[in-house]
Amino acid sequence: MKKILLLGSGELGKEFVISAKRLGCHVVACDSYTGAPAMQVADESEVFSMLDAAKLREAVERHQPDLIVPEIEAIRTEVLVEMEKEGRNVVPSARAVNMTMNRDRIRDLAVDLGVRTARFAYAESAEQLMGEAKAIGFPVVIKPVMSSSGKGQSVAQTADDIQNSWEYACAGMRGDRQRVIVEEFIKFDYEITLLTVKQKNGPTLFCDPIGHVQERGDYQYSWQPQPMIDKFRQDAETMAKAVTDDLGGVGIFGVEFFVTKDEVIFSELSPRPHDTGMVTLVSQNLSEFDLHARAILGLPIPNITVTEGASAVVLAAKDGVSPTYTGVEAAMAEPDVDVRIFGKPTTRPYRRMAVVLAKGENAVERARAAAAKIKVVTKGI
Ligand SMILES: Nc1ncnc2c1ncn2[C@@H]1O[C@H](COP(=O)(O)OP(=O)(O)OP(=O)(O)O)[C@@H](O)[C@H]1O
Ligand SMILES: NCC(=O)N[C@@H]1O[C@H](COP(=O)([O-])[O-])[C@@H](O)[C@H]1O
Ligand SMILES: [Mg+2]
Repeated sequence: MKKILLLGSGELGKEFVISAKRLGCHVVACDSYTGAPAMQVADESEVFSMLDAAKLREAVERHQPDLIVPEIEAIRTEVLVEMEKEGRNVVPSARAVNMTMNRDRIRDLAVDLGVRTARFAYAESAEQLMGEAKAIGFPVVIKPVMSSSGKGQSVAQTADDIQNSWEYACAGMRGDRQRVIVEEFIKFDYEITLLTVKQKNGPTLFCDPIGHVQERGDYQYSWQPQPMIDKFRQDAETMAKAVTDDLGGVGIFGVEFFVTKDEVIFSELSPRPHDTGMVTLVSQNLSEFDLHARAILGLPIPNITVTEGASAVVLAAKDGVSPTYTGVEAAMAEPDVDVRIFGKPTTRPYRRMAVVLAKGENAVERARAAAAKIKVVTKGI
């Protein structure tokens, strides 16, 4: 039986724990707050800040896990790099986790590998941001180099927006580096996540592309498969293979691309299951969580099959505690619709609290319609 230390215990971790437990693993779920989703299904849990190097090291040394599995980006990844050198097994690799935590590192790597990206620059002050944005040309997208799920992200339409964008990015960034990436705004036809599985004993596998729609930099609904012309799909796979091979290790990666009418543009990637990939809970024979578990345990993945499916998020509206949910019965009364409530103990505006899954024809419309019936109710704080 393998012991897994899961660093981050949100909704993605919860599904991963279920997959790992089905394969007989013992899981210790960690996060910075009690009652996190993955803790509810794990064998043990630990509450501490994973940005605290000493606490992170102490937890690893006390539990002696066979595998360290990061589930979020906000981890003191230097500790994981050191621990890998000391012989510990970090999933997919300490380098992958360390590089993807910082947008600038992964972007520089993509450029080194000759992967097509949006035009971009970095800035460390509002003045510098203004200069770079003007050089790229408005509108531009601005994101802290350390953030996820759209935190601190904004679009500056004109020079008048730059000061606000800078302040918003500084307020939304984590870590101590006041640095942003400013990117050309890509007018894509659609965007995809290409789930890419690196195996210990076998070739890199690609799931069918997942299409998704984002608001405020955060995903709202996703579907699989997203049809793509062969050339574009091939281009995406080639880029995903180049980047994931360089990062190394085994496990699933969520590689994000923008697709315009002319080309496929690499955006970023997660070295772990991806939020838009929750659709695979209904659309694939093996979900992204099952695939991650199999890959990191060195188990075979003989085939991945897909049927039409979609996911749609349920968000909280305001700050609150002990949420309850209305409309779940109505949502579940729809055929081939399922609801996953994450069990987060508190709410905040736009916090993702549940996801609705639908399979079959018109899955997107049906998932969204069912999700719209569910409301998060709290007393407020
Ligand atoms: N250069 C761009 N042009 C157009 N849209 C963009 C650009 N960069 C980001 N976006 C939009 O914002 C979304 C979120 O951006 P990105 O994935 O870089 O942020 P994130 O905070 O890392 O999100 P997550 O952690 O959820 O993956 C993208 O999926 C896309 O819809
Ligand atoms: N785009 C990354 C992503 O979706 N991560 C997922 O959200 C959780 C944090 O949610 P919270 O902010 O509501 O605690 C993370 O733990 C992970 O499961
Ligand atoms: Mg993203």
